[in-house]
Amino acid sequence: MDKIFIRGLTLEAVIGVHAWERRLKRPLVFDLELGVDARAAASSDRVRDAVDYTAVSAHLRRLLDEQQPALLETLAERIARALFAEFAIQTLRLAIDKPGAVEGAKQVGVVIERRREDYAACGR
Ligand SMILES: Nc1nc2c(c(=O)[nH]1)N=C([C@H](O)[C@@H](O)CO)CN2
Repeated sequence: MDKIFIRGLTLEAVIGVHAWERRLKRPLVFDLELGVDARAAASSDRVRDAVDYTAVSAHLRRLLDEQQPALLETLAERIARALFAEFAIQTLRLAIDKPGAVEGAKQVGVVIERRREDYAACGR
């Protein structure tokens, strides 16, 4: 499967299980790997035939403005559902890193992997 990737995308979000965390935005770092069929875009050389990584990034930014979940797992699942509904992707691997969440840890976060079949009602 062909892949489109976005790595190290840092976006601000309100997230966390504690009240003090929810008083301000903090950075989250996103890595995405999107399974696509890149042949139509390769053949036409038009971005409208591609899964546009600029559009995916903008979609993610908008979602974060609308969502304020407690858990990274909740955020990851909502992002997955939104991306399958909006873009012609077949698979998704999404990692969200929450810098500074655990003292002494280099990185902490979640990774989810989904296939389109997991969301049968999403179409496309
Ligand atoms: N599996 C998870 N564990 C924890 C999360 C989370 O989102 N998923 N969040 C927190 C707190 O918000 C933490 O980041 C700050 O205390 C703790 N554990």
